[in-house]
Amino acid sequence: MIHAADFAIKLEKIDKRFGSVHANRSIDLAIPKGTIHGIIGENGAGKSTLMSIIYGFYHADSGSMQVHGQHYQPHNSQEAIKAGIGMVHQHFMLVDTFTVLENIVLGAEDGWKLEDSLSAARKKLKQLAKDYGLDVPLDAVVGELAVGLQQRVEILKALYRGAKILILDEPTGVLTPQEADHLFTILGKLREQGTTIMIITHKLREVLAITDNVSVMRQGAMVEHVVTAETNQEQLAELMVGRKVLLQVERGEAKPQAPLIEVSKLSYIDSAGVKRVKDISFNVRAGEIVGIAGVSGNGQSEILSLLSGIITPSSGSMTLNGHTIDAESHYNPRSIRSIGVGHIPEDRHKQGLINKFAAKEAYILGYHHLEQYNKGVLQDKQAIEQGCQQSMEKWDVRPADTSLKTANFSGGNQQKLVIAREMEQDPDILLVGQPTRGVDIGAIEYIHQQIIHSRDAGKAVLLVSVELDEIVNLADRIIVVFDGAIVGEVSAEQADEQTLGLMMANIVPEHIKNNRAGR
Ligand SMILES: Nc1ncnc2c1ncn2[C@@H]1O[C@H](COP(=O)(O)OP(=O)(O)OP(=O)(O)O)[C@@H](O)[C@H]1O
Repeated sequence: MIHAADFAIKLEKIDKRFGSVHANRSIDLAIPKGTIHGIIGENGAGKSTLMSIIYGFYHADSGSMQVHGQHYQPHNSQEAIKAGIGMVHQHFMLVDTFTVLENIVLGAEDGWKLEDSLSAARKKLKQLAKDYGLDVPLDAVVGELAVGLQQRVEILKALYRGAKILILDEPTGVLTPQEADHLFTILGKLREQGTTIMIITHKLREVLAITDNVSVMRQGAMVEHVVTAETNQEQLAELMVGRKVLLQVERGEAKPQAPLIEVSKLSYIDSAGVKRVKDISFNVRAGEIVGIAGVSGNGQSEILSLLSGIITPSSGSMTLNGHTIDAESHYNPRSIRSIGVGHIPEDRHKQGLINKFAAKEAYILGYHHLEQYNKGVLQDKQAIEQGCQQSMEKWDVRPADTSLKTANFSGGNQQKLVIAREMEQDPDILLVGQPTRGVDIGAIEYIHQQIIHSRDAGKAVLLVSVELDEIVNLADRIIVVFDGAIVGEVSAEQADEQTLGLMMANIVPEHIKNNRAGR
């Protein structure tokens, strides 16, 4: 029998409601010390709520918790930290303008002797970095670090404060495959040394690769605990969604027609004078999906921002739906939308939504001026309400409550709201950035089907994703970018992860060299 103290965390009958939403229903969970435990479940299943209760952000309405065999009832996250619990959130809690060292010591310093504590901290952090392979330049300014490194800072910060239990919320959502591998190595080392790790993720492959046990949540309840070695992707998907899920979208052959996007020698120099996009030319025809693959930060985000009107090209031109735009043109996201371009932005928080808006306000963001939402000089509240309600139901945004603040939807449901808004306008061109980031497997299936339907309905779709699987699954042609330039292009048939991986490192295999982007 396992002794109570051998469990890092033990929850009994944890229950939590937010108004009419029953977010956690009598949850039991026991996590053995020194293991990696996956928590999976659909969007809105209640995973983040449960972790927030453990981390002292929320109080459970009822139920009890133990940490390492001791009764545990945190009133805030400081008490959770004192009990040895650390949390790395989906959206990092770092101060961009501070250095790594300052960020880590911030709030954790003892007394007033900051100088002393900085040098002591530096020593301790060097040791932690060595023990766990968590190399981070301590004097670098956080805002200048790649996302993967910022995440390491968060982990270091938790360990520095003595975390023995680490909660990671969607840790690979923003990482490249290489960064994710590095993270898993770090997690493996932490486990070896007795740290217990809880990881919330939608990526079943990762769950199978790194966890010891998995708990599955559905609609607020814990539906199953399984030993990772005894399960597989299909079983986990079915447990989560409550039905069989197609893990690979079915698609027929593309029937491309005339180009709707034509990009010619487009360049972009940012405000610091760095050339982020270098003389790129390509096209996307009606009825096809073109994917842009590349390691994050190689210009793909800027390409989407150029095409959607968020930034202006330094030189070159682009023709969208018959309208030519160059460095001299005056345009903005609204005018781009008005010529039949929909944009699902990569970062729903920075570009897609406004947290304090209700769902129905977020639903018309960027489209509020359209006739369908206005009656004379006033907004047509009824039309907005109805449109939003129908879309929420169609896109299975949960809860389908048009008055709920955007911030109070789970991450995946926020994403579904943005996609619903853009797709419902039926644009001829769809610019799609990271469409399934933080989205559960049932919703991924639906979103992928909708992207294919858009293609089959004659739309031109440009897709940017860090998920190579997603690009390979959906795109008819794939353009690979490196350092702001196009390295080459592969057809869907030629696209395997190895070829793409090489091209993403700027190595073009012989059999690809004759391809040319834009044909
Ligand atoms: N502060 C809040 N006020 C009202 N409702 C909330 C609040 N926080 C969460 N909810 C609701 O509780 C439910 C559970 O949300 P939670 O964020 O825990 O889900 P999740 O499983 O983490 O989802 P995701 O995978 O999409 O992040 C959802 O219906 C959500 O809308």
